[in-house]
Amino acid sequence: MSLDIRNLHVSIEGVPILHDVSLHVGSGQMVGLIGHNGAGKTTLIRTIMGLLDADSGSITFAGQDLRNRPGFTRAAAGISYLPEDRRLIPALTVEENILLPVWANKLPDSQRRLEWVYSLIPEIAQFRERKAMQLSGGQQKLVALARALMPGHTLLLLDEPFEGVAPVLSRRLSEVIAKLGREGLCVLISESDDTHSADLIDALFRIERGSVTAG
Ligand SMILES: Nc1ncnc2c1ncn2[C@@H]1O[C@H](COP(=O)(O)OP(=O)(O)OP(=O)(O)O)[C@@H](O)[C@H]1O
Repeated sequence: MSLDIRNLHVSIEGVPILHDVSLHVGSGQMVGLIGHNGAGKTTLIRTIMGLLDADSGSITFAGQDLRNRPGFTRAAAGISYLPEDRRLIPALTVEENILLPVWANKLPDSQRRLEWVYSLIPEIAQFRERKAMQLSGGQQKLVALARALMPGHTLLLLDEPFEGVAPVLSRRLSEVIAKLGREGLCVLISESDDTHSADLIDALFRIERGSVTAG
C-alpha cells in the first residue's frame, strides 16, 4: 500500500495554494513534509483527507483513486489524520473522544483496536475517564493521536504533531510514532523543521509556498 500524489493543484476560494505537487509515501514508510508556517502543509493534508477539493492532479492510495471519493470514505479505508489543533471535545472523556470516529463511522472491531491503542500508549489508559479539558496540551495531542489510530490502520497523516508540546511529552510522542513505523502503517508527518522527525523518517519532502520538492 502506498500513497501517490501527482501534479496536484489546489485553490482556496479561488486563490491557488498548492502548485503541481507530487509526493510519494511507500508501503510502510514514514515520510516528513517540512515547511514554514503558511507553506501549505495543512492544505495538502486536508486535500488528501477529502476535506478540500483539488483543481487537478491525482491522489492514489493502495491503487484507489482518493480524489474522487468524499471525505467520509477515508475512515472505512483505514485513512486518518491528526489535526494540528487536536479538536478534542472538551466535555467528553478521553475514552469517549477516542471512540468518536468508531461511533461516527460504525467501525467494526473497535474493542480490539482500543486495546491495541492503549497498549501502544499506556498512559492514556490511566486517564481514560478524565474529561479532555482536564488534560495538558501535550496529553491532548497523545489523545488526538490515539483517536486518529482508531480508524487509521493503513495511512496516517500527522499535522505538526510536535507543535506546542513540551520536550518530555514530545519525546514520548516520538516513541509512539516510531512504534507505528514497525506496524507497517504509511505515515506522513508535517513539521516546520525536522527537529523532531529527523530520527523517525525514511524520506523527506520540503514544501515552500505551495510547491513540494524531494529533499
Ligand atoms: N481558508 C483559507 N482561506 C484563504 N487562504 C487560506 C485558507 N486556509 C489557508 N490559506 C492560505 O493557504 C496557505 C497555506 O496554508 P496552510 O495552513 O496549508 O499552511 P501550513 O504549512 O499548514 O502552515 P501552518 O503551520 O501555519 O498551519 C497560506 O498562505 C494560507 O494563508
